[in-house]
Amino acid sequence: MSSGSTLGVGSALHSFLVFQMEKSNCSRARQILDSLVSFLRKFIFRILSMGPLPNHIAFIMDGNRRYAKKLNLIDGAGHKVGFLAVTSMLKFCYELGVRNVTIYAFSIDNFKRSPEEVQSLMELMQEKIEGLIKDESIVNCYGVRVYFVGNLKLLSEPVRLAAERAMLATAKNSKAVLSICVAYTSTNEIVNAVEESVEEKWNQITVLEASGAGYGLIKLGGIEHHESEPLIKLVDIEKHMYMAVAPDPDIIIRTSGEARLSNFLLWQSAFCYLYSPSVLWPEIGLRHFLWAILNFQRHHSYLNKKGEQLQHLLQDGF
Ligand SMILES: CC(C)=CCC/C(C)=C/CC/C(C)=C/COP(=O)(O)OP(=O)(O)O
Repeated sequence: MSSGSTLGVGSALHSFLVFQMEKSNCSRARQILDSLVSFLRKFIFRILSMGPLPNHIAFIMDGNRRYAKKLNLIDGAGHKVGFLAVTSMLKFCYELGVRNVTIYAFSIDNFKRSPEEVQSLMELMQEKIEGLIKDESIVNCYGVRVYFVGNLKLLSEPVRLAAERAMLATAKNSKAVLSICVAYTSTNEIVNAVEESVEEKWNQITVLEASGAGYGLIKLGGIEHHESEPLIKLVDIEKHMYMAVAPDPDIIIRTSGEARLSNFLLWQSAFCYLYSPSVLWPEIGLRHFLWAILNFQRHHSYLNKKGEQLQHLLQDGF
């Protein structure tokens, strides 16, 4: 049976059962519907896993406020529904076997929004982060280690402390990794990594022979080093990236039809497949997720070849 006809049979059964549920308000029908949907999803994932699977998917959750406006909801409601979409996407990723997921939850630029909106987003963030620590949370169910990624000093103390508690509480989970980018922009990440790399090198330097213009001959970590050799290599900067906790993403999904990265994972996305469905973030569903995976599989050999070329450059010491 093709996955198209599976979906067709699935949606007919879905409509039938929803009709039955509305008629008899029967919770048994809901249970059957949920099990059926879950069975079909797992069946489709089985088929997909015969092809190459992404190791890392990143999400830009665009369109939460527009969703609230579209449905005449109160301010902030779009972000709350948006969190439900986060949970579904995480579930799909982990069921399919994607080991790394990253979400862009709050950029440094988002601090420029009205104080009321920033406050309400921070409260939502704190509530959801505290939820992650609970035993029955999605991250504990799937054995996911959580990292908060970004300039965490910019967060209010209660949110920062909640983030630190969640990182500690999930530190022993080892099946997958969830990176939550907060107070994050790529440019800030790169500047910070360069600064830390320079500081690290600086602390290891002993000058042996000063030359007129440059630094001449130095000892770096006990090894002689001449100024003609680069002092800071790509690998040094990579080591200090906030996102060093995960491999580079294979797919970035940005909702609301925008095909821009908006200062998200710029360093890490050189050979990444970008998928931008036109739906708003709270509307994202299984079909968009499946389409992203299928397109990734279609482009896989080209992206893989390019990624391998970059790895060779890194190994050659650039
Ligand atoms: C702990 C955790 C993972 C929490 C996540 C909560 C969540 C859904 C945050 C979304 C934040 C955000 C600024 C989304 C962009 O939509 P937008 O507000 O820019 O909407 P617009 O594009 O319609 O203006």
